[in-house]
Amino acid sequence: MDIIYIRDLCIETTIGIYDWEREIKQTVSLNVEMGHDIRKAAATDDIAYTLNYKAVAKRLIAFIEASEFLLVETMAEQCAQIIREEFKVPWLKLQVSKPGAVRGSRDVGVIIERGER
Ligand SMILES: Nc1nc2c(c(=O)[nH]1)N=C([C@H](O)[C@@H](O)CO)CN2
Repeated sequence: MDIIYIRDLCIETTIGIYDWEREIKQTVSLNVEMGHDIRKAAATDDIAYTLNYKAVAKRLIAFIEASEFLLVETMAEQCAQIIREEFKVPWLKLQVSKPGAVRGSRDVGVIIERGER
């Protein structure tokens, strides 16, 4: 299985379990790897035969900007569901990070893998 990826997609949103976090916007960063056979697109040089990473990124930006999740877990699960169902992705690995959320660490978050590789 080939992989099409998006790295460090930074999006401003409301997220977090604490009262102060409900009052502000924070940045989340997404890394996503999506399984796709790229051979037909490569042979034809035609975007119609591949997974358009810009379309995926635009959908995730719109969804996350409008969301107000408490947990990164919920955000990750719902983003994975959107990618799998709307873009027919059979397998994905998704990381959702909150940079600077924990003092002393660069970022914290979750990594999930869904579907069959
Ligand atoms: N497993 C998780 N742990 C924590 C989360 C989370 O979403 N998943 N969130 C927080 C707070 O919102 C934190 O990011 C604020 O600094 C704490 N732990």
